[in-house]
Amino acid sequence: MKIAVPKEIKNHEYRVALTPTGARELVARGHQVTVQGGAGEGAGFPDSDYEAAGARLEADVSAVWSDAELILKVKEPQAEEVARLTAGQTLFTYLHLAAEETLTRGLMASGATCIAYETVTDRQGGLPLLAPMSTVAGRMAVQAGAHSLEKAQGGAGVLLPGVPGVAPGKVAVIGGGVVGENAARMALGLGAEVTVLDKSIPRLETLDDRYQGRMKTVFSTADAIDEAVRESDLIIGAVLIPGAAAPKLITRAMLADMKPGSVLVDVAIDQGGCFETSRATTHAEPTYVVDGIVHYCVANMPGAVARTSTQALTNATLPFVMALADKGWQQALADDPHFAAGLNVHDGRITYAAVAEAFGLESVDPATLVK
Ligand SMILES: NC(=O)C1=CN([C@@H]2O[C@H](COP(=O)(O)OP(=O)(O)OC[C@H]3O[C@@H](n4cnc5c(N)ncnc54)[C@H](O)[C@@H]3O)[C@@H](O)[C@H]2O)C=CC1
Ligand SMILES: CC(=O)C(=O)O
Ligand SMILES: [Mg+2]
Repeated sequence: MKIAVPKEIKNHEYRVALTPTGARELVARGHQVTVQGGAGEGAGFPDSDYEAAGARLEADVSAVWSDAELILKVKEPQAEEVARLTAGQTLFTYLHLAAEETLTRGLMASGATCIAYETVTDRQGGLPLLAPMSTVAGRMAVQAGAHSLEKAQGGAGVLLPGVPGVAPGKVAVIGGGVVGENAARMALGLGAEVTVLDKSIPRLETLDDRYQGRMKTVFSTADAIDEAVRESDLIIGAVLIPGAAAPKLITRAMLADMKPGSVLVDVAIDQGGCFETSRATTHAEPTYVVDGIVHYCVANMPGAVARTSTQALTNATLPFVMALADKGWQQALADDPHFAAGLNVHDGRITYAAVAEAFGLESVDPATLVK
């Protein structure tokens, strides 16, 4: 199969969808791998490493896209990339469609087959291609929040660990999944006072058991969120309803109840954000202030630690990439219903119910397409 790896073009996105190690595996199985020149540089993988792995280097971005059967990316396609996508091609990447109607309609119009990393499932009920980046983003969320609490960033001037004689800062994490657990774990490590809110009792039980009471676990209700809003120095938004737009859990009116200079880090921004006042920002300008509250809403947080993130992401995606390359999308998805859950758009139709619901469109059951 002809596989292409374009250079990512989202603001400050330095990850790449395939490492030289992955290229070598695919070439050994008889596939043709074309990598756009410089695609791996930001993650520390020079062109020469891809060449040594047997990949072809291509400087011309149009040629990279036009000749491919399977396109591997990291971030959702940007407008100029959507314009390059054609019917018959398969795109495998993060999509986060429920947050972006223009992108959804663009992918439908392309006629291509679009498989999203973030909705592929596993036997344990997890999201194996989202989890590695959620681990990274959860850990980064506390670094970003701690920095944003500094006065020069518009924050209240609170040091999360406190110092002897001064109490630590309070961190609330809404959503105790992969992002939430990793954020809570980092905040605990810094010495902050940590509360995790989740709607899933089994998840709260797991956290309680793992951390032996060192973090508070609270069932997520409107009252519990009100309390977190009043008490916290830093709130991290980490909820997810897979494939769907994030619920708005903190409204603009509620910001008035927060301490001035408190910080909201909305990791769920890639699914539209879980705070009413969130809007996607970039690593170039990651924060803004609304009603005295600092907001950090970067939609590609792991892009900033591209070396670690690329290795973690591609470790998880490579087996799926090999299945797509060896069998074609239809057989690969037919053989694995968890992989089929990744199909979001095919031949002009939406194949993921939560995405269709977000825009009042019809969806098609992927099972009817892959048999
Ligand atoms: N901004 C970025 O760069 C990145 C963003 N993300 C995003 O972070 C979000 C979280 O991802 P994961 O932790 O992997 O998901 P997950 O599925 O592991 O965890 C989500 C948790 O939210 C809980 N939840 C759902 N509704 C809730 C509510 N109303 N109140 C409290 N908890 C609620 C669920 O029970 C679940 O435990 C996703 O939107 C994901 O796409 C992930 C990686 C990078
Ligand atoms: C999951 C996601 O949005 C990211 O890794 O950028
Ligand atoms: Mg996005």
